[in-house]
Amino acid sequence: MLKMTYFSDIYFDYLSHSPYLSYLPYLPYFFVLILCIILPSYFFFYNKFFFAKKNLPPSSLEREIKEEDDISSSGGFVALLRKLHAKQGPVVLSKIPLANTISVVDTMIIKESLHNGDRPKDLFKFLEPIIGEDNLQIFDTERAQRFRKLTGSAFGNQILSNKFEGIRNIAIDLVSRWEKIFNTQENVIIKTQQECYEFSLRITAYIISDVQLQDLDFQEFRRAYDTILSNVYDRQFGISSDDKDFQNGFNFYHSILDKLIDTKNNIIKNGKDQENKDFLDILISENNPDTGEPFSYEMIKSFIGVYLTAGYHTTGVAIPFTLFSLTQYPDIQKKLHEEIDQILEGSLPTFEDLSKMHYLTQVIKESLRLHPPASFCARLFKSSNSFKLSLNEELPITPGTTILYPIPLYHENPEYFDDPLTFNPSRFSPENNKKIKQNAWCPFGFGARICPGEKMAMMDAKLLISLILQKFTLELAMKVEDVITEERFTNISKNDILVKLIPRNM
Ligand code: HEM
Repeated sequence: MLKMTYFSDIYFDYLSHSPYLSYLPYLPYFFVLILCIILPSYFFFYNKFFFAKKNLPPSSLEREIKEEDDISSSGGFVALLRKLHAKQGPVVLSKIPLANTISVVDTMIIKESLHNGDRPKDLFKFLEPIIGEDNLQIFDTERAQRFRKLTGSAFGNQILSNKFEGIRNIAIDLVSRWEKIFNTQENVIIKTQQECYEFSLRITAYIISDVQLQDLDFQEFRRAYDTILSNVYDRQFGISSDDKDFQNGFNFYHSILDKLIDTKNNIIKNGKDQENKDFLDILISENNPDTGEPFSYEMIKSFIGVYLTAGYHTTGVAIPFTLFSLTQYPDIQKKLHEEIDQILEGSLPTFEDLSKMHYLTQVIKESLRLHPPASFCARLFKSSNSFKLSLNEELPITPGTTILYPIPLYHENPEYFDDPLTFNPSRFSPENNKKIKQNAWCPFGFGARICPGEKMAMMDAKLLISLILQKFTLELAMKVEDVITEERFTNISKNDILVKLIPRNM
């Protein structure tokens, strides 16, 4: 006690002479500050960073695509990501194409994202001149689901088989045009990409609307559409091309959409059978599930634009790249000839015939693996999250993070596909297919936003390829090193894909 008194005497004596005495009344506030703010914040941040460090490969939080990592010098954004993933592993932080972006190559992240996340609006802003400001691509996932539920039947087996004859006529038209060239030329070399673009545009417009615009020149429509797609794509990177061409293409494109809708309106007014409604039937005759009111004219036009744009170049490049692969592997082409001949026995393919062509399905799937038309899927996460990665790692997500899923890098990953750069359709045979990791093959995306046109695209590709192979053997008519993939709206072949047709009955 004596000792205590002694110390406190000294202490108070010291304070009474100390210049710091005036701070004394604030001492309790200081303790409150430490207890209530500084300590909890410390534990929060400690856990956050400790958690991140523990679960991610070291230094991954500092990884960023640097300014000097020039996309074009790498050969495109996916090529740059390929380089960075090779150096840094499955997780790469990036500021492009959007701030706060993480590119991830891990099937676990796809599993985690199946029903999570929205499309990042800014990624599709460049398409606004074609599909409007409020379009399906950028609907949040809940709204997109409502719309897709309403229109899903328009791309199902029932409609596809009902319309099959019309679809097949478009394919026959194309192949007959090629056959006719033999009347005047011995060597027939086809620019397959250009031709398949037109095929895809015609088929997509037909399936969506069932309207045949008699006076429509599809070559002109394709040229106008390509001009505006190319123009809006380039504008994102500050490259501007001829405004007059753009304006003309733009006016032409919109005039075609107007004609499709007007013609369909008249068909409906004249009492068309409404049993198997196609996409445009549904848009015109059903109510918008968001409002309970009919869709506005602008909204109808926007939906048509989204489906046409999403279906056009994608199917349009998938077919020529498959033909290219067949020219490189004559034994696979021979096996496919055998399957097609055996199923068709010289007749035209029916809808049912196509579903029996299992080897053709494997060939197309393998070509989509090595040459996926779309570069990546993307999801925006609005709230904090933590996603499981492989090897018990965790990926912490802050609000506003965009995750990119670079499709080609999934398809080239040796953990998912043995000898990944070899074209080997039998990896999709029924017995091998089971061994492929779920979501590793993802050319059509995944989950709630998976491509609604997958069935249709596979049918289009099978139909046209079976008709071509029934008649011709294919050879590449350009140097293989000139087949260069270029990232545009889709991954196109920069110099087209020139294929020599050799009639099989010669
Ligand atoms: C080989 C052909 C095709 C490929 C490779 C392809 C690929 C894709 C991919 C990767 C996505 C994004 C999926 C995601 O974010 O998870 C997508 C979305 C979409 N595709 Fe396709 N597609 C093809 C053909 C078609 C066709 C023929 C149509 C329609 C006629 C179509 C309509 C759409 C639409 C409307 C979306 C957006 C769906 C939504 O936002 O919910 N696609 N496609």
